[in-house]
Amino acid sequence: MPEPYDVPVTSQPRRARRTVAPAARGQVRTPEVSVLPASAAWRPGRPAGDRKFVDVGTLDLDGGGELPGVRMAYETWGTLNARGDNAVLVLHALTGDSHVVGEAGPAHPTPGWWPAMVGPGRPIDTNRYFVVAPNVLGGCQGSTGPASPAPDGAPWGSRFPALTVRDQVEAEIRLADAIGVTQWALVIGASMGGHRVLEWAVTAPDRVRGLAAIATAAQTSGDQIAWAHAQLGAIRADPAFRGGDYYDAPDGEGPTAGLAIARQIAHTTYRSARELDTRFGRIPQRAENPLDGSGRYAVQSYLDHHGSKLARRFDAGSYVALTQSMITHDIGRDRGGVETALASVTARALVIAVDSDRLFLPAHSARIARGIPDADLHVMHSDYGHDGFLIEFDTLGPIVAAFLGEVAPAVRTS
Ligand SMILES: CC(=O)SCCNC(=O)CCNC(=O)[C@H](O)C(C)(C)COP(=O)(O)OP(=O)(O)OC[C@H]1O[C@@H](n2cnc3c(N)ncnc32)[C@H](O)[C@@H]1OP(=O)(O)O
Ligand SMILES: N[C@@H](CCO)C(=O)O
Repeated sequence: MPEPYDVPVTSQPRRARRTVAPAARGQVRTPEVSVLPASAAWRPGRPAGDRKFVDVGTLDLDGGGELPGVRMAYETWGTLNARGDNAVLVLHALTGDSHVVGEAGPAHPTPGWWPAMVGPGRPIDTNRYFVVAPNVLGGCQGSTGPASPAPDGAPWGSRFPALTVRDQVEAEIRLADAIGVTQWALVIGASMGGHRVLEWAVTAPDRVRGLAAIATAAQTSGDQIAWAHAQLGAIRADPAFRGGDYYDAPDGEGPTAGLAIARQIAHTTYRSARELDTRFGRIPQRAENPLDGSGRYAVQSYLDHHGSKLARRFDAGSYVALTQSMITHDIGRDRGGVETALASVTARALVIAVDSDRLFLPAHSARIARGIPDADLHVMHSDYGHDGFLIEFDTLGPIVAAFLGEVAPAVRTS
């Protein structure tokens, strides 16, 4: 249980806590519509930009059936050395993509999501390491997903098969084969990315020297499935979802309303109750009057903003496919249970929890760390909940850098 705390009646200033700060962070903004016009939604066919692509063939799926013509999009930084022992695999969370660092642009709806973690001189130092970041299978930023063309040339839509984390990792293994990485010095990821980190370490132990599993779990809990269920319901209840077959809708309309609501539900779980209470409290959004029913509180406006922002950049079909893969995640399925599967991991393991995470609980991380032989567990302090892994770079960076120095101490780039 979280510690009890006093709920203030006014909003309080937030402490500065990150090295890369958007200009308007933390400010209460003017009202905006909660749901964007459909035409603003993400559409397939964005320019490729600095992404690379590799075709990995047909996957025999974990849940039955197959997925033909699988394409994986990825980005790389740094150089693979002659010994091939300096490769780091970075695996993104639910709405991330291959764009770990770098500006937004025609090929990238958002700037990099881990800017202070990866780059020259950064904790994952691209002067020393060859960093690879794929877009997850089922995603919407270049890898095969529901918006991709099926063999008949039409979007997969509702025909897109159910994927599991194991399918996603199988596609990533084939990507590694294609680019010549036989063993990763480190496989690192948080949240849904952490699911794949663990799956890599169990499926392909000889290919993972070190792993860092951040704010994640070995199997998805009932509580997590419940939150995900409501998000799936919000998307499916949007008439514009059309059962998943909206890509060629004559009016060009997509389920942006449902996706925005799904994000609002999710985003609430990504932040701590303490933060929402101390940061927003009961403050009305600027010039709005919640009392007469016409206006919102600032926290409502904040959620509206995050909902509409995601609906502008992400595909609802991918959101459904990836959420489904998350709710079936269980590292122990058909392997004798979670503890047996974790005990089979041979990689050096770093497990990091966020103390205020109410979705991926520190107890979930503790279970991973107990199960993997000789794993290190860090419980990172943050006021911001699950999203702490996207914010607390000053804490996270040194932990990851030290661990990387341990598992890959003397890498050379030539
Ligand atoms: C691996 C991956 O997970 S990749 C995916 C990561 N990226 C995302 O999830 C994108 C969504 N963004 C976020 O979740 C967060 O912004 C984070 C985690 C990236 C960073 O968190 P923080 O720095 O604490 O940002 P915060 O949650 O305060 O959001 C700031 C935004 O809310 C807006 N905002 C703040 N208060 C209000 C309000 N009262 N009304 C409307 N908007 C508001 C800010 O203007 C700002 O807008 P902008 O992002 O469009 O510039
Ligand atoms: N903000 C993160 C949280 C999920 O881990 C995302 O959207 O991917």
